[in-house]
Amino acid sequence: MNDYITIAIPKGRILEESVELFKKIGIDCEELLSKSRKLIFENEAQKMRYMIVRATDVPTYVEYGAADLGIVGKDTLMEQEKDVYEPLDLKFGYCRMMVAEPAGLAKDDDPSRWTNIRIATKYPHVAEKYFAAKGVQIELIKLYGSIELAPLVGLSERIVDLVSTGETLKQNGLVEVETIAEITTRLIVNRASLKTKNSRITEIIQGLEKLV
Ligand SMILES: Nc1ncnc2c1ncn2[C@@H]1O[C@H](COP(=O)(O)OP(=O)(O)OP(=O)(O)O)[C@@H](O)[C@H]1O
Ligand SMILES: O=P(O)(O)OC[C@H]1O[C@H](OP(=O)(O)OP(=O)(O)O)[C@H](O)[C@@H]1O
Repeated sequence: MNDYITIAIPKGRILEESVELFKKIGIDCEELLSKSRKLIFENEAQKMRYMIVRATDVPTYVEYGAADLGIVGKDTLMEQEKDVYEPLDLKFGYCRMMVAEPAGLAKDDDPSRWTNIRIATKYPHVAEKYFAAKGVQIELIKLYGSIELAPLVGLSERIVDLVSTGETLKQNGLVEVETIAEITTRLIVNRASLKTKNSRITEIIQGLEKLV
C-alpha cells in the first residue's frame, strides 16, 4: 500500500472543484461525486487512493500521514495550525474571514475603541489570535453553524465568520466591520511523504501549479 498516493478530499462546497482540478492533471476521482456511501476509492493502475472526509478533518489525516495529500480551506488551516506542508494556493473557494455585527450597532461603533467584546464563532483560535494582536479582550462563544443567528438573539453582539456572497449577512441585518483574512483552498502535504514519495508528489504539485 505504501507505493500508493492517498488524497483526502473534503465533502461539501469544495468537492466538485477539487475533483475537476485533479481531472485536469490526469487524476480521475470522479467516483467521489457519486451518491455512494463508500469513503475510500482506489485506482490500481494509477496507484492512487482517494478518501472523502469532513473539511475540518482533512489536516488531521494529512498530519498523521493517513493521507499524503489533502485539499482544504485556509480558514481550517488557520484555525488548527497543524504541522503540514502547504505548497500551493489552489485559488478557488474564495471567501473572507471577517468580523460582523448588527447594522444598527455598526452605525455608531468604532472598532478601534473595542476593549472587551463578546464573539460567537466557529473559529475560536483565529478570533483569539486576531484580537490578542490588537490588544482587545474577548469572551468567546463557540458555535458550530448558523453563526449569524447569535447577534439576533443576544448570544453575542459580534461574530467572526466566513462571508462570500454576503447574502447571509444581509438577510440577517448584519454588516462586515473588519476583515481578518482572505480565504482560498490550499493543497497540503504530509511532511514525511514529501520525502519518501518525493518524485510523485512533486509531479502532482507541479501539475497543479500550472493550472492555478
Ligand atoms: N461562503 C462560504 N462559507 C463557508 N465556507 C466557504 C464559503 N465559501 C468558501 N468556503 C470554503 O469552503 C470550505 C468548506 O466548507 P463546507 O461548508 O463544505 O465545510 P464545513 O461545513 O465548513 O466543514 P465541516 O463539514 O467539516 O464542518 C471552507 O472551509 C471554506 O474554506
Ligand atoms: O456570504 P454567503 O454566501 O451568504 O456565505 C456565508 C455563509 O455560508 C457559511 O455557512 P454555511 O452555509 O456553511 O452553513 P453553517 O452556518 O451551518 O456553517 C458561512 O458560515 C456563512 O454563514
